Parts: sequence; C-alpha cells; structure tokens
Amino acid sequence: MTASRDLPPLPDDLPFDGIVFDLDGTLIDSVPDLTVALNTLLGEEGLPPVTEAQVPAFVGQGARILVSKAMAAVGRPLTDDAAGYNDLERLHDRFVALYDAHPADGTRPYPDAVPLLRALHARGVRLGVCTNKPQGPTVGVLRALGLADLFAGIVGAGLIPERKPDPAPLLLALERMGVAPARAAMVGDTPYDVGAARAAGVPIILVDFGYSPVPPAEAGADRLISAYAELPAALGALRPLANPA
Ligand SMILES: O=C(O)COP(=O)(O)O
Ligand SMILES: [Mg+2]
Repeated sequence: MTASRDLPPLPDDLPFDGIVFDLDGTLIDSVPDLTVALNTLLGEEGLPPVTEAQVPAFVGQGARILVSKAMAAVGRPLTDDAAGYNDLERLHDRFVALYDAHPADGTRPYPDAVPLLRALHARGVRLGVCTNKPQGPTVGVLRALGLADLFAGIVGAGLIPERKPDPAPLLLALERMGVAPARAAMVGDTPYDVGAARAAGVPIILVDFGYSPVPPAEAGADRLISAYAELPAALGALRPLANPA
C-alpha cells in the first residue's frame, strides 16, 4: 500500500449523505501508541512487554479486551471471578489514562485517508467515526492529527453501554450526523464493524490492511479495498440498502 499521487475523483452520483469510519486499523495505525501505553502498564505490574507485532490481535473490541488479551499474552490471564474483574477495571482505567496522555505520538493515518476524507467533506458528505476505543483518546487522537473538525459525529466507547458489533454506537453516530441509515455507508476493518453495519442496515466496505482477526475477504463485507485510492470506486458501486433494519 503506497500513497497515490492522484487520488481518483469521487463519483458524481455518490449515493450517500453520510459515511461512518471505524478508527483503529481503518483510518489510523494506532499500534505504536497502544503498544507504548500497554507496555508502561505491564511494566508497572512487573510483567514483561508485548511487541508491536502482537498488538493488532488485541484491538477492535475495546480497551477492556485489549488489556485482557495483553495480560493473557504475557502469561497473566485475568479470571472471571470478582477479584479478576476488579483487577480488569483497575488495569483498564490505568491503561486509558496512560494512552489518553499520548494518543498520537506515533499514530499516523493510513496513506490517502486524509485527502479522501477532505474530498468527501468538501463534497458535503457528512462524516462520522464509530470506534470501540474510549471516547477520550478517540477525540484526543483525532484532534492531535488535525482531523476532529471533519467529523459531524464522533462516537467512542463509554458514551453508551453497547459497542460494535452492536448497532447502537453506529446508529448514535448517524443520529449525531443527521444522516438516516438508509442514506449511509460504513468503512471498517473487522467483523465487529460488519456486524454493526449489518444490524443497522448500512452497507459496509472493509479495508484489508487493518487489524481483522479473520481474513478480511471472509468477514462478509459488501466490498473490500486495499488502499484509499480504491474507495471512490467502491462507494460508487455500492447502493444504500433498501430495507434498513
Ligand atoms: O478496540 C478498540 O479499542 C478500538 O478499535 P476500533 O477503532 O477498530 O473500533
Ligand atoms: Mg478497527
């Protein structure tokens, strides 16, 4: 995946009023900062570090699962009993505090993501983010990268109890954007994004360069792209779903 000098133009007859993007593994490669925060946490607990190569497999279902998977990877799995749960809450809160302090030191948007977002915004397409990352660092990373103002709706974890693959956060993002599900599309990287989009009645495009735990081609998306240069054609080929849930 390389940055293309000439991003293809958006189709004239773009059939969507709004597009919701997943964040980690879709718009941004956040693994460097997630790894630093996790390793600070693990160090404080007297545990060995994880590598950047391990971290993509921990991402996509929210910070509690990220921390649990990291703990299991270093040989300290958290149990389901009350003590384990309390420990998870403590570790989660500490992880989020550490990450929130440095959400964009090494995090970068994927090639061509930003020009594509700007082109959609300039066309009047309303943009949203729906992520299982907690709301604080979600807004923090988008601000640090100078992208927050492009989005009419930013929904991270913690605003409501549900998270993807539940459709509720996606529907909340669309509500904030003022876009009906029948006039929307989603772009993501994992089956959790596909699940949320399907349940909300929104067509979904997956990128194949993110953090999916299954081969992206097998995740059930309507279209698969390998670079943002392919997104204009993929959007043009999609149609809003006729009978949203
Ligand atoms: O799991 C997370 O913390 C975030 O992942 P997402 O941005 O892909 O939803
Ligand atoms: Mg993702």
